[in-house]
Amino acid sequence: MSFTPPLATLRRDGNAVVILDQTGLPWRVVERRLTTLEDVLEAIVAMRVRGAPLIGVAAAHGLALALERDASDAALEAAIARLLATRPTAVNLRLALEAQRTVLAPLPPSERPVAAWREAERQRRDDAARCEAIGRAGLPWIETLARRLGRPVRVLTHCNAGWVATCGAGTALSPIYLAHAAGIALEVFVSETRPRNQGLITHWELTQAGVPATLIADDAAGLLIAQGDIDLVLVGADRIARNGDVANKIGTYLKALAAHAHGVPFLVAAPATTFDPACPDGAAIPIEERAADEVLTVAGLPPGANGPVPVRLTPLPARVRNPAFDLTPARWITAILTETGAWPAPLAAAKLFPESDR
Ligand SMILES: CSC[C@H]1O[C@H](OP(=O)(O)O)[C@H](O)[C@@H]1O
Repeated sequence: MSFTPPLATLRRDGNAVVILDQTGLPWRVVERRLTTLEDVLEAIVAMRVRGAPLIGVAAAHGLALALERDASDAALEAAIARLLATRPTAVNLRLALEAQRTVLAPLPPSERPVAAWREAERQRRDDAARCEAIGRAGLPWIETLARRLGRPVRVLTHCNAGWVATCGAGTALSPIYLAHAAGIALEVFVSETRPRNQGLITHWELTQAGVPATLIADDAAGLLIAQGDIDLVLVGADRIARNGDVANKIGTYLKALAAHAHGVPFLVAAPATTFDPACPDGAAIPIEERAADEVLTVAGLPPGANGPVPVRLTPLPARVRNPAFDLTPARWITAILTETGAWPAPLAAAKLFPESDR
């Protein structure tokens, strides 16, 4: 039993990288060809590629593009620094670039471009394998609930942690796809995830795969949890600290709080590349602040338009805060699903990094 994503989120085409441009979703399925480091930087900052694992793999490919032009030591470090600065919270980006540096730095510049492409491809395949294993780690949780409840399992998810956000089946959605393939009846509640509305991508993914999905406004999640309409909350992560605290899309914290208050299991799904043993706890995780425009506008498809356009929500000048992530304490997390299994949050980092200093 497995799930094959219907499209590639990122692929190499000669000396270019072709991405599924997520800014068109869920209205338009459009690919974009990236041929320079600048193209990749723009794609990550503008969230044409997004999702913690995919950002890392995109950065690894961006480095290969950069080295095609200049593979000197200085250019290697400059490109890594520029890619690292694109998005601060998802640690996958740093790990992907550090893995590239480990491979590339000992090589003479002439050998670096080929090696960089090879390492980028290794990371792409590796992410797909990790997603599949996360699905297998999460499936028993859904199977058990289905058996116990004897009716469709109602899962709440937030943001987009599906195939669109990775190079494989996704993280949080991977167990859902496997459960659906196994014939387990599910209903997935998807919060829209303002300001960027990544929930719309999740709703699109699930609907395309034939998984029953119900879109809700972000603030509806508390009521559904409180009145017993949710059996399981399942979300992704952008960085997980050594103690199991989780940084994920803004809005995750409130869902975890409600789940904790009402005894609903709260699972986080993430590969080892999302763990940061250098962060002792959530307070050490940098939280990305994004542009005010994301709050002041909403993207939609007016009749006759070629693609989504931003519509301004208020004519008034407005002070805005736009933190893109929040921190969920380990004590509210029932388990973290990783490629090595399901672990209590405080133990997860220890299981993945037994050698690290803690
Ligand atoms: C599969 S990880 C998905 C993760 O990435 C999202 O962040 P963003 O849309 O800002 O890249 C979000 O926090 C998801 O859980």
